[in-house]
Amino acid sequence: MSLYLFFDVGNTRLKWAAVESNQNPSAQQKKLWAYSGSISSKSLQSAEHREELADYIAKTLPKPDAIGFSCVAGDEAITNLKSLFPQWSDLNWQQLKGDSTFSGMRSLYQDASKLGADRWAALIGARALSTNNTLVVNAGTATTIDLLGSNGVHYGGWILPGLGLMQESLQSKTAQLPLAVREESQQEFGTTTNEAIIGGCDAAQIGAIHYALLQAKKLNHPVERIWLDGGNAKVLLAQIKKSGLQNWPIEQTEGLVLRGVWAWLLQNL
Ligand SMILES: Nc1ncnc2c1ncn2[C@@H]1O[C@H](COP(=O)(O)OP(=O)(O)O)[C@@H](O)[C@H]1O
Ligand SMILES: CC(C)(COP(=O)(O)O)[C@@H](O)C(=O)NCCC(=O)O
Repeated sequence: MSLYLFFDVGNTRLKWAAVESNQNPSAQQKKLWAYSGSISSKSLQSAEHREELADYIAKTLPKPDAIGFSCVAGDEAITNLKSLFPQWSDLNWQQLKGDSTFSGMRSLYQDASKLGADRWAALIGARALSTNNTLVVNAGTATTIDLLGSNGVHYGGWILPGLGLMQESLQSKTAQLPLAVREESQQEFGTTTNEAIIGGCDAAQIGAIHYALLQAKKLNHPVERIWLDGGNAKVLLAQIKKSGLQNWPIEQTEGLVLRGVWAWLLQNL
Protein backbone atom coordinates (compact mmCIF):
# COMPACT_ATOMS: atom_id res chain seq x y z
CA MET A 1 0.00 0.00 0.00
CA SER A 2 1.23 3.56 -0.78
CA LEU A 3 1.14 6.58 1.49
CA TYR A 4 0.51 10.16 0.37
CA LEU A 5 1.37 13.26 2.36
CA PHE A 6 -0.31 16.64 1.83
CA PHE A 7 0.36 20.19 2.99
CA ASP A 8 -1.89 23.27 2.96
CA VAL A 9 0.14 26.36 3.77
CA GLY A 10 -2.20 29.23 4.63
CA ASN A 11 -1.32 32.75 5.74
CA THR A 12 -1.75 31.77 9.40
CA ARG A 13 -1.63 27.96 9.75
CA LEU A 14 0.23 25.19 7.99
CA LYS A 15 -1.88 22.02 7.91
CA TRP A 16 -0.76 18.53 6.90
CA ALA A 17 -2.33 15.11 6.58
CA ALA A 18 -1.44 11.70 5.20
CA VAL A 19 -3.64 9.02 3.68
CA GLU A 20 -3.17 5.52 2.40
CA SER A 21 -3.77 4.58 -1.23
CA ASN A 22 -6.80 2.42 -0.40
CA GLN A 23 -8.63 5.54 0.88
CA ASN A 24 -10.84 7.76 -1.24
CA PRO A 25 -11.11 11.60 -1.23
CA SER A 26 -14.88 11.26 -1.61
CA ALA A 27 -15.18 9.42 1.71
CA GLN A 28 -17.32 11.42 4.13
CA GLN A 29 -16.20 9.95 7.45
CA LYS A 30 -14.82 12.34 10.05
CA LYS A 31 -11.69 10.33 10.92
CA LEU A 32 -10.31 10.40 7.42
CA TRP A 33 -6.64 11.13 7.94
CA ALA A 34 -4.26 8.47 9.18
CA TYR A 35 -1.97 11.28 10.38
CA SER A 36 -2.65 15.00 10.54
CA GLY A 37 -1.56 18.15 12.30
CA SER A 38 -1.19 21.90 12.12
CA ILE A 39 1.32 24.52 13.17
CA SER A 40 1.83 28.26 12.65
CA SER A 41 2.89 29.00 9.05
CA LYS A 42 5.54 31.32 10.52
CA SER A 43 7.36 28.22 11.81
CA LEU A 44 8.60 27.68 8.24
CA GLN A 45 10.74 30.82 8.59
CA SER A 46 12.90 29.36 11.35
CA ALA A 47 15.47 26.63 10.61
CA GLU A 48 15.02 25.30 14.14
CA HIS A 49 11.22 25.05 13.82
CA ARG A 50 11.51 23.48 10.38
CA GLU A 51 13.78 20.80 11.78
CA GLU A 52 11.37 20.13 14.66
CA LEU A 53 8.42 19.89 12.28
CA ALA A 54 10.26 17.61 9.86
CA ASP A 55 11.46 15.39 12.71
CA TYR A 56 7.96 15.14 14.12
CA ILE A 57 6.38 14.22 10.79
CA ALA A 58 9.14 11.79 9.80
CA LYS A 59 8.82 10.04 13.17
CA THR A 60 5.03 9.73 13.01
CA LEU A 61 4.72 8.37 9.48
CA PRO A 62 6.66 6.15 7.09
CA LYS A 63 8.25 7.62 3.99
CA PRO A 64 5.38 8.72 1.70
CA ASP A 65 5.20 7.72 -1.94
CA ALA A 66 4.18 11.21 -3.05
CA ILE A 67 3.77 14.68 -1.54
CA GLY A 68 1.16 17.19 -2.73
CA PHE A 69 0.78 20.73 -1.50
CA SER A 70 -0.80 24.13 -2.00
CA CYS A 71 0.65 27.34 -0.59
CA VAL A 72 -0.66 30.91 -0.50
CA ALA A 73 2.02 32.15 1.91
CA GLY A 74 4.62 33.16 -0.69
CA ASP A 75 7.61 31.74 -2.55
CA GLU A 76 9.89 31.68 0.48
CA ALA A 77 7.38 29.49 2.32
CA ILE A 78 7.38 27.10 -0.66
CA THR A 79 11.18 26.88 -0.69
CA ASN A 80 11.23 26.30 3.07
CA LEU A 81 8.49 23.69 2.86
CA LYS A 82 10.31 21.76 0.14
CA SER A 83 13.49 21.76 2.23
CA LEU A 84 11.83 19.82 5.06
CA PHE A 85 12.87 16.25 4.28
CA PRO A 86 16.39 16.11 2.79
CA GLN A 87 16.41 12.36 3.58
CA TRP A 88 13.54 11.92 1.07
CA SER A 89 15.29 13.82 -1.73
CA ASP A 90 14.03 11.41 -4.39
CA LEU A 91 10.42 12.38 -3.61
CA ASN A 92 8.62 14.58 -6.09
CA TRP A 93 6.76 17.53 -4.50
CA GLN A 94 3.63 18.19 -6.57
CA GLN A 95 2.30 21.73 -6.24
CA LEU A 96 -1.36 22.47 -6.88
CA LYS A 97 -1.80 26.03 -8.18
CA GLY A 98 -4.82 28.15 -9.03
CA ASP A 99 -4.49 27.19 -12.68
CA SER A 100 -3.77 23.48 -12.19
CA THR A 101 -6.11 21.47 -14.37
CA PHE A 102 -8.59 19.08 -12.83
CA SER A 103 -10.71 16.88 -15.06
CA GLY A 104 -14.44 17.72 -14.82
CA MET A 105 -13.86 21.19 -13.40
CA ARG A 106 -12.94 24.62 -14.73
CA SER A 107 -12.86 28.12 -13.34
CA LEU A 108 -14.27 31.29 -14.91
CA TYR A 109 -11.49 33.27 -13.20
CA GLN A 110 -10.13 35.56 -15.93
CA ASP A 111 -6.54 34.65 -15.08
CA ALA A 112 -6.64 31.34 -13.23
CA SER A 113 -2.96 31.68 -12.30
CA LYS A 114 -4.10 34.46 -9.94
CA LEU A 115 -6.74 32.33 -8.22
CA GLY A 116 -5.59 31.33 -4.73
CA ALA A 117 -4.32 27.74 -4.80
CA ASP A 118 -6.20 27.07 -1.56
CA ARG A 119 -9.48 28.30 -3.08
CA TRP A 120 -9.05 26.04 -6.11
CA ALA A 121 -8.03 23.10 -3.90
CA ALA A 122 -11.06 23.64 -1.62
CA LEU A 123 -13.33 23.67 -4.68
CA ILE A 124 -11.82 20.38 -5.89
CA GLY A 125 -12.27 18.99 -2.37
CA ALA A 126 -15.91 20.11 -2.34
CA ARG A 127 -16.49 18.49 -5.73
CA ALA A 128 -15.17 15.21 -4.30
CA LEU A 129 -17.79 15.46 -1.54
CA SER A 130 -20.86 16.45 -3.57
CA THR A 131 -21.75 17.35 -7.13
CA ASN A 132 -24.63 19.75 -6.60
CA ASN A 133 -24.58 23.57 -6.66
CA THR A 134 -22.22 24.39 -3.85
CA LEU A 135 -20.94 27.38 -1.96
CA VAL A 136 -17.45 26.89 -0.53
CA VAL A 137 -16.71 29.15 2.42
CA ASN A 138 -13.21 29.11 3.84
CA ALA A 139 -13.18 31.18 7.02
CA GLY A 140 -9.46 31.54 7.66
CA THR A 141 -7.12 34.56 7.67
CA ALA A 142 -9.30 35.82 4.86
CA THR A 143 -12.82 34.54 4.33
CA THR A 144 -13.33 33.30 0.80
CA ILE A 145 -16.74 32.48 -0.65
CA ASP A 146 -16.83 30.62 -3.97
CA LEU A 147 -19.66 29.32 -6.12
CA LEU A 148 -19.27 25.92 -7.76
CA GLY A 149 -22.00 24.76 -10.12
CA SER A 150 -23.24 21.19 -10.38
CA ASN A 151 -21.65 21.29 -13.85
CA GLY A 152 -18.18 21.58 -12.29
CA VAL A 153 -17.83 25.27 -13.18
CA HIS A 154 -16.38 27.71 -10.64
CA TYR A 155 -18.31 30.93 -11.23
CA GLY A 156 -15.91 32.99 -9.12
CA GLY A 157 -16.24 34.29 -5.60
CA TRP A 158 -15.36 36.86 -3.01
CA ILE A 159 -12.49 37.62 -0.65
CA LEU A 160 -13.26 39.30 2.67
CA PRO A 161 -11.00 40.02 5.62
CA GLY A 162 -11.38 37.07 7.98
CA LEU A 163 -13.05 37.50 11.37
CA GLY A 164 -9.71 38.02 13.13
CA LEU A 165 -8.52 40.54 10.54
CA MET A 166 -11.78 42.51 10.76
CA GLN A 167 -11.52 42.78 14.52
CA GLU A 168 -7.79 43.60 14.47
CA SER A 169 -8.18 46.29 11.83
CA LEU A 170 -10.86 48.06 13.93
CA GLN A 171 -8.45 48.13 16.85
CA SER A 172 -5.40 49.21 14.88
CA LYS A 173 -7.06 51.89 12.71
CA THR A 174 -9.22 53.66 15.30
CA ALA A 175 -8.46 55.65 18.43
CA GLN A 176 -11.18 54.24 20.67
CA LEU A 177 -11.78 50.63 19.73
CA PRO A 178 -10.19 47.78 21.68
CA LEU A 179 -9.40 44.33 20.36
CA ALA A 180 -12.79 42.72 20.97
CA VAL A 181 -13.16 39.41 22.79
CA ARG A 182 -15.99 36.97 22.08
CA GLU A 183 -18.22 36.41 25.10
CA GLU A 184 -20.92 33.85 25.83
CA SER A 185 -23.80 36.29 26.14
CA GLN A 186 -23.66 37.97 22.74
CA GLN A 187 -26.85 40.00 22.09
CA GLU A 188 -28.51 40.41 18.68
CA PHE A 189 -27.57 44.10 18.68
CA GLY A 190 -24.52 45.05 20.74
CA THR A 191 -25.08 47.10 23.87
CA THR A 192 -21.37 47.40 24.66
CA THR A 193 -18.45 48.32 22.39
CA ASN A 194 -17.15 44.75 22.65
CA GLU A 195 -20.50 43.26 21.65
CA ALA A 196 -20.94 45.81 18.87
CA ILE A 197 -17.61 44.83 17.31
CA ILE A 198 -18.05 41.06 17.64
CA GLY A 199 -21.65 41.25 16.41
CA GLY A 200 -20.75 43.60 13.56
CA CYS A 201 -17.95 41.38 12.25
CA ASP A 202 -20.15 38.27 12.54
CA ALA A 203 -22.88 40.10 10.65
CA ALA A 204 -20.46 41.04 7.86
CA GLN A 205 -19.38 37.40 7.42
CA ILE A 206 -22.86 35.87 7.71
CA GLY A 207 -24.36 38.65 5.60
CA ALA A 208 -21.83 37.93 2.83
CA ILE A 209 -22.81 34.25 2.79
CA HIS A 210 -26.48 35.24 2.72
CA TYR A 211 -25.84 37.62 -0.18
CA ALA A 212 -23.91 34.89 -2.03
CA LEU A 213 -26.94 32.59 -1.71
CA LEU A 214 -29.13 35.31 -3.26
CA GLN A 215 -26.66 35.97 -6.08
CA ALA A 216 -26.29 32.26 -6.88
CA LYS A 217 -30.08 31.96 -7.12
CA LYS A 218 -30.17 34.96 -9.44
CA LEU A 219 -27.61 33.20 -11.67
CA ASN A 220 -29.87 30.12 -11.74
CA HIS A 221 -27.49 28.05 -9.61
CA PRO A 222 -29.43 27.89 -6.35
CA VAL A 223 -27.10 26.61 -3.67
CA GLU A 224 -27.94 23.15 -2.39
CA ARG A 225 -24.90 22.74 -0.13
CA ILE A 226 -22.63 25.13 1.78
CA TRP A 227 -19.31 23.73 2.99
CA LEU A 228 -17.82 25.82 5.79
CA ASP A 229 -14.15 25.29 6.61
CA GLY A 230 -11.25 27.19 8.18
CA GLY A 231 -10.09 28.28 11.62
CA ASN A 232 -13.23 30.40 12.19
CA ALA A 233 -15.74 27.84 10.89
CA LYS A 234 -16.91 26.65 14.30
CA VAL A 235 -17.52 30.13 15.67
CA LEU A 236 -19.31 31.25 12.50
CA LEU A 237 -21.50 28.16 12.37
CA ALA A 238 -22.57 28.70 15.98
CA GLN A 239 -23.56 32.29 15.13
CA ILE A 240 -25.43 31.18 12.00
CA LYS A 241 -27.44 28.65 14.03
CA LYS A 242 -28.14 31.24 16.73
CA SER A 243 -29.34 33.70 14.11
CA GLY A 244 -32.25 31.45 13.18
CA LEU A 245 -30.75 30.46 9.82
CA GLN A 246 -31.05 26.72 10.56
CA ASN A 247 -32.61 26.06 7.17
CA TRP A 248 -29.38 26.87 5.37
CA PRO A 249 -27.93 23.64 3.87
CA ILE A 250 -24.66 24.30 5.69
CA GLU A 251 -22.16 21.80 6.99
CA GLN A 252 -18.85 22.35 8.72
CA THR A 253 -16.00 20.39 7.22
CA GLU A 254 -12.30 20.11 7.97
CA GLY A 255 -9.39 19.89 5.58
CA LEU A 256 -11.23 20.71 2.36
CA VAL A 257 -8.02 22.15 0.89
CA LEU A 258 -6.05 19.01 1.81
CA ARG A 259 -8.85 16.87 0.37
CA GLY A 260 -8.66 18.82 -2.87
CA VAL A 261 -4.88 18.45 -3.09
CA TRP A 262 -5.41 14.72 -2.53
CA ALA A 263 -8.05 14.37 -5.28
CA TRP A 264 -5.85 16.38 -7.66
CA LEU A 265 -2.72 14.36 -6.84
CA LEU A 266 -4.56 11.12 -7.59
CA GLN A 267 -5.36 12.49 -11.08
CA ASN A 268 -1.68 13.32 -11.57
CA LEU A 269 0.14 10.23 -10.30
N1 LIG B 1 -5.62 27.89 17.27
C1 LIG B 1 -5.68 28.85 16.34
N2 LIG B 1 -4.54 29.36 15.85
C2 LIG B 1 -4.57 30.31 14.91
N3 LIG B 1 -5.71 30.84 14.42
C3 LIG B 1 -6.87 30.38 14.90
C4 LIG B 1 -6.92 29.36 15.87
N4 LIG B 1 -8.22 29.11 16.12
C5 LIG B 1 -8.94 29.94 15.35
N5 LIG B 1 -8.14 30.72 14.62
C6 LIG B 1 -8.62 31.70 13.62
O1 LIG B 1 -8.49 31.02 12.38
C7 LIG B 1 -7.74 31.79 11.44
C8 LIG B 1 -6.80 30.85 10.74
O2 LIG B 1 -7.59 29.87 10.12
P1 LIG B 1 -6.98 28.95 8.98
O3 LIG B 1 -8.14 28.33 8.30
O4 LIG B 1 -5.94 28.05 9.51
O5 LIG B 1 -6.32 30.08 8.08
P2 LIG B 1 -5.25 30.05 6.92
O6 LIG B 1 -5.65 28.92 6.01
O7 LIG B 1 -5.44 31.39 6.33
O8 LIG B 1 -3.90 29.87 7.51
C9 LIG B 1 -7.01 32.85 12.25
O9 LIG B 1 -6.94 34.05 11.50
C10 LIG B 1 -7.87 33.00 13.50
O10 LIG B 1 -8.83 34.02 13.25
C1 LIG C 1 -7.58 34.95 -0.55
C2 LIG C 1 -6.39 34.30 0.11
C3 LIG C 1 -5.50 35.38 0.71
C4 LIG C 1 -6.91 33.40 1.24
O1 LIG C 1 -5.82 32.94 1.99
P1 LIG C 1 -5.99 32.26 3.44
O2 LIG C 1 -6.95 33.09 4.21
O3 LIG C 1 -6.57 30.89 3.20
O4 LIG C 1 -4.63 32.18 4.03
C5 LIG C 1 -5.60 33.40 -0.90
O5 LIG C 1 -6.47 32.49 -1.48
C6 LIG C 1 -4.93 34.22 -1.97
O6 LIG C 1 -3.87 34.75 -1.77
N1 LIG C 1 -5.57 34.33 -3.17
C7 LIG C 1 -5.00 34.98 -4.33
C8 LIG C 1 -5.96 35.95 -4.92
C9 LIG C 1 -7.23 35.34 -5.48
O7 LIG C 1 -7.66 34.24 -5.09
O8 LIG C 1 -7.82 35.98 -6.37
